[in-house]
Amino acid sequence: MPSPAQAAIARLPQADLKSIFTADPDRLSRFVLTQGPIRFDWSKTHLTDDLMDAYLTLAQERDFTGWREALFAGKPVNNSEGRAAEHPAERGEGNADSVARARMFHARMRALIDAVEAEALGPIRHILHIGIGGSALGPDLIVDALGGDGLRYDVAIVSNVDGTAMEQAINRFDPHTTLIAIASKTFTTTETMLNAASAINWMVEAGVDDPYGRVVALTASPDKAMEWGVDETRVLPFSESVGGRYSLWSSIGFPAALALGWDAFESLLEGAAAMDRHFRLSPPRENAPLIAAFADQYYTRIMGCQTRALFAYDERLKLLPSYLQQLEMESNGKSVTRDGDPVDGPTAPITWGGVGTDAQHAVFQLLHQGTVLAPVEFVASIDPGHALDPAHHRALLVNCFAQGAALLRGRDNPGDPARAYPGNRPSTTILLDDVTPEALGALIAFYEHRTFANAVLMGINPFDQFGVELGKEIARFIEADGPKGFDPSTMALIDIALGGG
Ligand SMILES: O=P(O)(O)OC[C@H]1O[C@H](O)[C@H](O)[C@@H](O)[C@@H]1O
Repeated sequence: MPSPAQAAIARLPQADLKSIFTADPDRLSRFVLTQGPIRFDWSKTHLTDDLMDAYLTLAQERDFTGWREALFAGKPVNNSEGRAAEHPAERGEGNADSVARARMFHARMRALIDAVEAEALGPIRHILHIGIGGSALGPDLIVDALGGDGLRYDVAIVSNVDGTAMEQAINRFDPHTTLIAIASKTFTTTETMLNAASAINWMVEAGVDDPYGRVVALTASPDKAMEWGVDETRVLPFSESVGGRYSLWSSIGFPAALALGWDAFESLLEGAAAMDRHFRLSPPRENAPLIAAFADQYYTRIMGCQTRALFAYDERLKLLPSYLQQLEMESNGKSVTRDGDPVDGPTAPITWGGVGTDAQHAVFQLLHQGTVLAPVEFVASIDPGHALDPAHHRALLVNCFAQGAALLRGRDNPGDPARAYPGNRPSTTILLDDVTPEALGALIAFYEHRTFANAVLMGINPFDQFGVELGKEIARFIEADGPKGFDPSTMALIDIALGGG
């Protein structure tokens, strides 16, 4: 049974974007919001005042403000695992005890960074960061987006268990000047432990004295890291209540803090904290993550969109789509509510995307003329971040804005349907002043809170991820006991490629 607000949303007429603008020429005043260094423009979506009112009622029905307060208060919002979700505390926002604890861990991290800079671990030029999922995607995004050519250390982030990934990294590093950072919340992840062992072997084979003396552990399981052989002084803990895909703010961000410098890392945290305060304190009608979630809900649940596309019109943000894939799909790709009941509609769409303008020449055909509707999100920066001819940046931004206009406007072409564009295709534009640590911190925190707001509106828990367990369990079973009792296809694959076991 749809709730009263859900029924009201479903009943509202679906207007065409062009007529929405005609009926409401002043929509920019209500559907554009500037928060610090970021301007969010939802005016080219189908959100109207009526829809906003209905979604605001839905937010009330779902106790959005109660859940939001529970998140910041450090209540166990991750009910299936009985845990809080305290990534805001890493930025200094939320429960006072958790904030104090995060500060203490950050102080420890900073002291180790000072020691590395002072060459207390010997000369270090390269950082080999080993981790996967949330222990890799965040650091990778930050280092790549903010590093430019000014990185103080050469960083490689190795995640895949495929030995080629590790080989490519170590082939360009000198084992005598490399620091290994093992990033794993649990310190049990198969890929990470195997890669870590291979990295140590690489050092041993190169005759490095005391390879373990060059290892740093970034983890919420310090005991396991010590058992593995990392000295306590080089274990950088973080709190169990920080989820893997929300952990870049914790010691998992170590390679970024080391390579970019502590000031930049702190600015990243400050940018995120400003977004935390915006999310926590702004009324729902002016709340950027919540408004974004309204549009997400509308496209997924009312218009039936199964995907959402994100294009970074900025080379510095090229890893943003893969980062968001984990954040959004691992958080909200669920089929049951937080009470274990079947959900009352579709949950997270598939997040996909790429970089503009490249993507225009590859996938935009489908966005303009295909039979599936995918809401598009453009992320761009006013400042170019490079010193080349300004014509480059101008062309980049002109293309970005032209695509949004074309998706909205479309073009009739009577008598030549192949050259007609239906239009009425929605887009959101997120415009940063520049890709600075503050702006990136705010942007990522915006996406975290938007993901949370979506979960609240759907009544699901965004902080667990049991869906990833079954495949891992089967892999462990095959490794331990050999292939037994699987379907014929799986048995044949194992037989052909692995010689039966
Ligand atoms: O940090 P770790 O404990 O090694 O976990 C790494 C990753 O693996 C898991 O499979 C989860 O799906 C991710 O959310 C997590 O970030």
